[in-house]
Amino acid sequence: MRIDVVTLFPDFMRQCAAVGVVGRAQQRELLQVETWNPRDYATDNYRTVDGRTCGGGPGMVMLIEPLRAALKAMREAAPEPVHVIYLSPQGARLTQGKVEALAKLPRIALLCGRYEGVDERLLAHEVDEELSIGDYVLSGGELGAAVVIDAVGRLQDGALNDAQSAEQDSFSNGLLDCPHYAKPVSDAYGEVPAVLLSGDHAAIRRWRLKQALGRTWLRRPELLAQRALDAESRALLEEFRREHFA
Ligand SMILES: O=C(NCc1ccc(CNCc2ncc[nH]2)cc1)c1csc2nc[nH]c(=O)c12
Repeated sequence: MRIDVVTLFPDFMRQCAAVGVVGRAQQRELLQVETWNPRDYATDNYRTVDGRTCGGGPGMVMLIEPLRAALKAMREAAPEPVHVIYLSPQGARLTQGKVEALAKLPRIALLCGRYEGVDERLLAHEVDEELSIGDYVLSGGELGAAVVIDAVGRLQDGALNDAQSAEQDSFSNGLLDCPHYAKPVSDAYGEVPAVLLSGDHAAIRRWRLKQALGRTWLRRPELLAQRALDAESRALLEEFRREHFA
């Protein structure tokens, strides 16, 4: 998969994509991340990329011309048609379902706004969809783009090893994760739950599922409502609830 990022901060975006699972995916050529800086396409001597907002008011707006030129160069850099996403507070909330859909595409571009945003006419002609990463105020689209690159990059075939894939599956079945422990078995902060040391893998699976169900019920009950529970899960959650109120 190829991801093109249009951003005033290319070094930041390259760094985000260079570490961990996503960095390794790039090394393995499972993923290619390229950056395009609108400032390189500004034609005036001051390399201007922003302009005063029409109608007055605070803040600046990203100009059409440098973005149009950068997007043109981006599109022409590879043959595949590209799905263009504008990261924006006005966008649809990013979900794992959307991530899984994006991860299947051959090529996407991530347009990152700064200042008060981008001239609406550029968006109308160049952007396929707008995405937000949450209802809080950031200083630009780059952190949103980094989130998309990470979530989509790790889903590329071969990016995760088997253990990581299993961990990935835990959330994608719509539950929060269970608690995790490593050595020492006994510590001033407490003990590792005995079941995890028992070698009884059926009991360990049940314990982890019960903990995941219980934590989801306690912390994010709305996630449970979206998910039909099988008989075993209903029983384990009931057990967790009884113990919780005991
Ligand atoms: O570019 C992003 N933010 C920059 C930004 C933030 C605030 C304003 C000011 N808007 C004035 C206003 N809003 C409502 C009423 N009046 C403009 C631009 C961004 C991309 S994805 C994302 N996801 C979550 N949060 C984010 O901020 C982002």
